[in-house]
Amino acid sequence: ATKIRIGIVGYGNLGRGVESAIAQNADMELAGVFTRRDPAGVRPLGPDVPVRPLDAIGGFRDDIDVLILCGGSRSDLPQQGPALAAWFNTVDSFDNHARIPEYFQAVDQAARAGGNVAVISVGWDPGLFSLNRLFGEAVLPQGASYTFWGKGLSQGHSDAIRRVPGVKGAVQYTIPLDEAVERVRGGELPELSTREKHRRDCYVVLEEGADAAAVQEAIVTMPDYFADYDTAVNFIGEEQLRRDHAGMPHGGFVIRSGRTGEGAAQVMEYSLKLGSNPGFTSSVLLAYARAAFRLRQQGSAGAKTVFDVAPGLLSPRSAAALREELL
Ligand SMILES: NC(=O)C1=CN([C@@H]2O[C@H](COP(=O)(O)OP(=O)(O)OC[C@H]3O[C@@H](n4cnc5c(N)ncnc54)[C@H](OP(=O)(O)O)[C@@H]3O)[C@@H](O)[C@H]2O)C=CC1
Ligand SMILES: N[C@@H](C[C@H]1CC(C(=O)O)=NO1)C(=O)O
Repeated sequence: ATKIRIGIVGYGNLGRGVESAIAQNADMELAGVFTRRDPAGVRPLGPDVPVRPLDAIGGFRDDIDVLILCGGSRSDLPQQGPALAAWFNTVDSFDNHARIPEYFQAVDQAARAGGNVAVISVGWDPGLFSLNRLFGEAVLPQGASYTFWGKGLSQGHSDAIRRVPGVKGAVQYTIPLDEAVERVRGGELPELSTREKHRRDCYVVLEEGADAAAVQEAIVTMPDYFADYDTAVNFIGEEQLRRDHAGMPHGGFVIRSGRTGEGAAQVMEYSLKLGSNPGFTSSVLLAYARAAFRLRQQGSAGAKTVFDVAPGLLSPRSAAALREELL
């Protein structure tokens, strides 16, 4: 059987993760990497991986079955998502939750016009955690749902800080607040504000001559990302960032606590413990690339979210094999 030909757009943490993840999927192959930087300066992990300018991607429409968009959600995907869905089947990890409805509309319009499938907001949150929030409220209509992340490195928040003028490098750790977790685990079903569930710790390397106070203010007031949280900004050196903050572990859990009709207390929980946030997210992206390819083969078009994709399409097994081997 011919393999699904994958293109990577944007070669950062996710881009590298997708390249590594392809080797774990026998039904896929890497067609190439596309970057806005000078291709000569971008070094893929494997040998003989073509790296090309993103501007040239229009010439590769017959060579790629699904593009994985690995750009940042804060300022890359809002432009790249619709532009590329017009030409290719795409999968992305767009995670600015407040902006998902408008992003869906923009990508859907482009994908329909191009006759492509574009699965947006794939990963773990949004993504697998979204699915588990849905299962929770569908199965336990009387109850409450909670999502906790970390302690770990949020790639979306780290990317958002790196886009602030004057920032040379940055990472952001998300820390769940113990009291909130204890109250939820204790079955109290508390009403918790955003600020009562997590706090955020940022480690920032400034460009030469940048104004630290202005950078700090731009971070802590940033809508959608930091404005609703207690956020600490720590300025450090480039060497310290490289030495102490290279790992990208993360994780968290979704919990639904409620009562079924006869009154019994029920708790559903889904948790992740991730040694590498990008490594895991990339694997989710590839499973949805398999589904996007199959949806296109079935004649589907337009934008989808994880709520629209039948789980069986994610598996390398056939539908019959799933019934015989996994159900
Ligand atoms: N839904 C989910 O669960 C998750 C979503 N995400 C999303 O993934 C997005 C991407 O994360 P991540 O891969 O960590 O972001 P990076 O900052 O590593 O990369 C973002 C883009 O920046 C460019 N870039 C990468 N390295 C460099 C460099 N050294 N110098 C200049 N430009 C560079 C690349 O584009 P180019 O090659 O064109 O220059 C790349 O696509 C996040 O913004 C987040 O929104 C992440 C994790 C989970
Ligand atoms: N999208 C997140 C994945 C999870 C992590 C997270 C957070 O720490 O705020 N929110 O969602 C990421 O970019 O890592």
